[in-house]
Amino acid sequence: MADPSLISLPPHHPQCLGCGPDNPAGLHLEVYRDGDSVATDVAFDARHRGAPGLAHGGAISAACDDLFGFVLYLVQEIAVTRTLTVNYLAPVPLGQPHRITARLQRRQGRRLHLEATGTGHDGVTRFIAEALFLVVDREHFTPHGADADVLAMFNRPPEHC
Ligand SMILES: CC(C)(COP(=O)(O)OP(=O)(O)OC[C@H]1O[C@@H](n2cnc3c(N)ncnc32)[C@H](O)[C@@H]1OP(=O)(O)O)[C@@H](O)C(=O)NCCC(=O)NCCS
Ligand SMILES: CCCCCCCCCC(=O)O
Repeated sequence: MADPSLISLPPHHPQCLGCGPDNPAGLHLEVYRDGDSVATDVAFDARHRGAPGLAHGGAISAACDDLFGFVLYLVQEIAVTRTLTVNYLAPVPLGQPHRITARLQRRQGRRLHLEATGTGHDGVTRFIAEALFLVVDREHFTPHGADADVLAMFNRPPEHC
């Protein structure tokens, strides 16, 4: 994503399946903020194969889910996926870059309604996703090993994300 006006966002943590640079099985998403949205360019590869030549629906779902986790930086809340719905509109060929863009659609108390769109560089929208994230306390994560640095990223001032 070459646009210099976009702001690079930090991965959730180095081993995250979606964005962790140190996860050998990860999608290695690099995510940017663009106003009220976040975006990533992803090209699924042979590790993400479902049908021959095509991306696995679960890999597409994982990419959307993780990207929703970057909207949390903008909302400045820690939240988790309660429901995730993906509409697979067209097959996603391996090796073809797709831009996924996500944003908060609306908030109702603890409920964050999120939406995402995945469009190929050929202009074809091949999937859209909707999710309900629920805001949780830090104690949701701390018994499982999340440290303060990871959790602090969700409460950084807006000028840093
Ligand atoms: C998400 C989670 C924390 C919610 O548990 P909880 O805090 O006990 O939440 P509740 O079931 O009481 O629901 C909280 C609120 O969301 C609402 N809600 C829950 N599921 C909903 C749904 N599918 N649609 C609309 N509203 C929903 C509830 O009605 C409730 O509303 P209220 O606060 O107005 O009463 C818990 O289910 C959980 O830990 N799930 C696992 C999450 C996860 O691992 N995700 C993948 C990794 S991020
Ligand atoms: C404390 C780290 C929280 C990271 C949450 C990022 C969203 C991941 C989505 C998921 O696990 O389904």
